[in-house]
Amino acid sequence: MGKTATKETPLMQQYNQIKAKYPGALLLFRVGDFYETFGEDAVKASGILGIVLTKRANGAATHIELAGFPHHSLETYLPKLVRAGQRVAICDQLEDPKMTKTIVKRGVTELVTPGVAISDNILQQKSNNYLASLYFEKNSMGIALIDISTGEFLTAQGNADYIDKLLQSFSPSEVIYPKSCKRDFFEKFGDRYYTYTLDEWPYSGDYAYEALTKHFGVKSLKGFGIEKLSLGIVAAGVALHYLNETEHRNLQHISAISRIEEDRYLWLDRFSIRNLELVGSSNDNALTLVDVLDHTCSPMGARLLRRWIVMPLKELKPINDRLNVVQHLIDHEELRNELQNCIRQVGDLERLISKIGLQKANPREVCQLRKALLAIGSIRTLCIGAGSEDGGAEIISKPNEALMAIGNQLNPCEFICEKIGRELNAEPPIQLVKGSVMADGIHEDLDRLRKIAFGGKGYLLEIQKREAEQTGIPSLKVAFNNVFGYYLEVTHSHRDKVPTDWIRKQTLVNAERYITPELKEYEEQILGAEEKILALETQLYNDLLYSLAEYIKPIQLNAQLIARLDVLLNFATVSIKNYYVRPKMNDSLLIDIKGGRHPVIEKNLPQGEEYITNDVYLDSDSQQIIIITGPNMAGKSALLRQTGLIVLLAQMGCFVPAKQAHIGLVDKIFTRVGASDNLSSGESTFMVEMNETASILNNLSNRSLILLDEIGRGTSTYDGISIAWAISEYLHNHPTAKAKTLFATHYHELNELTNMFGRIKNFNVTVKEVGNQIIFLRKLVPGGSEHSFGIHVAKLAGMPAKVLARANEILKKLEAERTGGEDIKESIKKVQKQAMQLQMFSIDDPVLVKIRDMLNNLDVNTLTPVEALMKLDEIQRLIKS
Ligand SMILES: Nc1ncnc2c1ncn2[C@@H]1O[C@H](COP(=O)(O)OP(=O)(O)OP(=O)(O)O)[C@@H](O)[C@H]1O
Repeated sequence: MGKTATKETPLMQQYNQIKAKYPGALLLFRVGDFYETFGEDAVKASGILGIVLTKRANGAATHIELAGFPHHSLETYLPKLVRAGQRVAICDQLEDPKMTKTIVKRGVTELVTPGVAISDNILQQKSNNYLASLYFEKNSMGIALIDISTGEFLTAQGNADYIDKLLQSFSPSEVIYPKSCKRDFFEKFGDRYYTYTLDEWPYSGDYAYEALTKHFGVKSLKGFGIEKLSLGIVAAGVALHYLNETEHRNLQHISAISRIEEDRYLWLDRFSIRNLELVGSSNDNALTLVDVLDHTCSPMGARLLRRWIVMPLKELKPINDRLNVVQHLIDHEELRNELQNCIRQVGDLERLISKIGLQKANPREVCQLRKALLAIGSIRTLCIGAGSEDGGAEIISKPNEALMAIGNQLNPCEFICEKIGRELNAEPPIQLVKGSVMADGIHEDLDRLRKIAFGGKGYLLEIQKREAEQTGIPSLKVAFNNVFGYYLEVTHSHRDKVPTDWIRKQTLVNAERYITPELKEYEEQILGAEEKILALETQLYNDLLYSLAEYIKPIQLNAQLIARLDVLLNFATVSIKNYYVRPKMNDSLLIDIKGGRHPVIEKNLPQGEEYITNDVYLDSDSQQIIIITGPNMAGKSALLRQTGLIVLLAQMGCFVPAKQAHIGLVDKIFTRVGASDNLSSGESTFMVEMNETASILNNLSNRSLILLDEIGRGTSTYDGISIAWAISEYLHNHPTAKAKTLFATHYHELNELTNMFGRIKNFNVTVKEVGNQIIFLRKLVPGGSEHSFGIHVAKLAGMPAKVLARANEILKKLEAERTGGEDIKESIKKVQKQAMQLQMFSIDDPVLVKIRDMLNNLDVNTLTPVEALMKLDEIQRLIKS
């Protein structure tokens, strides 16, 4: 902001005081019908919103930048500011400017930040909008996740890995943590999140405990099962503190806090969430699992589905419960269709009830609440009916029970349904100020005022008729003018019949005009009626909102049950649509998939191409580790991922893309994809890769599934092979954890492992060589593959023919040398020597000198095949240039 002048205007004084209270926030300052921004805020706002930046005098000698927009455009501009990463403080006029002679009282009514938003324009329908609060102690951390738009409040604690994974699963829109931990935070979680740091003082166990017990109106937190999570409690207390700081005080819809029960869910490390492309991928346009799976009928279902995808279950009973319901819904088409139609009527009940808690629901939304509750009544009947329909049959009695349980817990809240129906007009406007929100017949004064304001004509005719009769003046007329309002007009012929208490106001050529006390009173009433109606409607509407807020808990439970039902129905729909089968779940240690497919790739194949199905069998006795070789593009990664995804889908309670699947429960899925060949930072990428792989090895269990995709490729062939070898050996020889592993690799040297380790088996993804071409057959068959076929793939990728020819030559030489019993290192050296002997560098051409230097500086010992190809390409380009 420009330098403050000595003589600041009172308005700017007020502005500066308020601005100082919200450091770091962009202040929208309400002045009359506009929201204004000043100084730096104005520069930012005009840049982000594309609104005009002006300057105005500020005191005697300085000026200040100014940019503003009409107050009714707030809903349009606010989301843009927040999406641009601004924290926006909305400062409103707290009193009616007409009522005050001095400067209007103003104050911030809401501070909107990316993680604390309730506006539909900012929120995404199908995703939660979490604020994460972190608290650091030496080796552990506490986390709380709160979504003010849905009322969810969760907490957990654990080591940095666990918190990292939770952050990845819940992907919060904002993370808050103590100022002093900036370095820690950055080291552990990088710069992937929008963050805000707070002072230290609220981070105390006592303060947090008190904030939470006070908020929930309880003596202790035992009832929520979080009493022992001391770090989680601090994080949760600070989350509430932050909501308070951002002026969010009506938080009755945040009605409970629960522990994220780590032991209930299959552990998916954050690499798996990313590599398996569950809910988002590095390439924004790529199809992900959720895109294929999501056919939900409500935003609540869509959000819950995202949660279920990243948090599959790992206990048999709840998984089978879900599968039973899905089976039942598949078997009963009519029930499925009816339920889905009803759920569509329910809409986003979860966010709706939050708005009621925040006292921010508009009349149309309250009307929607009634519609939702009516639909819930029908859903209840359908679910309970589903229970009695085939109650006797053994196989399907279970799903009926589960549906019945859902039905029985649904609460159609008839009382409030009836209340809304009675008190609210059937089609109210969105804005309260538009009027006609509350129904007739619920409040006497409202009816009377409405009669006066809107029934004016009839009322005046009544007066006219009555007075005409009483005075005997049949031609008496009531009319209105701007000078003295309502009047009675009497023609001169009847002048003598005018009662004495009428006051004459005007004499015309053939008539006289009178006013009466009754008309005056009526006039005053009419003038004030509209204002009074608005005040009364507002009061009655707020009373209604208050009374609805008492039902937050049962309505939130309804919302959760409907979301659950929606996801189960969705699983049924998707399973039918995509030909999925019911997996047979058990607590054995084997995974046996027949005819498995990749749920996403199969949807994304070029027209006419069919997905080739594959069988995968893994157990802990005979076939614990499978080494999968095959050329690039053969389908190794697809196979690894499809196995992970089938297990995931099964443990979510969904049917799976396969002909048959027996799944022994998996407790953790780890995925590692070797760092892509990174010439400049090969070493460091490689170290990262190794560290990440080490973290798997330290967290294994007998039920873990490990998917390793070309681990070790970020280094030279020899190191790569050695590392891949060592990892396989470690996994095989682990004393307790016989973790099932799929290991895709280019190193056919690893095929030797099977001869030394009983539970390591070789498979390859087949290709057929026809002439100089290869055809991908994509079938997984026992046995290792012999070539890497890398050069063929380079051809597919459009490498220049000369490079390919030379690469083929080198390959042949290498192979010839190797068959002579020599090792690769020696072979490469020999080929290099032969190349040198061509004596192409005898001339002093600078290009050739450069090439010579390049070759001389090459360390063949650490060169990967791809690096070699790229060097060749570089050399060729130099020669051409
Ligand atoms: N079973 C299959 N049926 C049909 N198409 C498939 C199948 N498996 C893979 N594909 C197709 O082949 C492409 C390459 O597969 P994938 O990435 O799994 O190969 P890869 O062997 O891992 O290759 P690289 O070694 O280069 O990573 C996929 O993107 C997919 O389009």
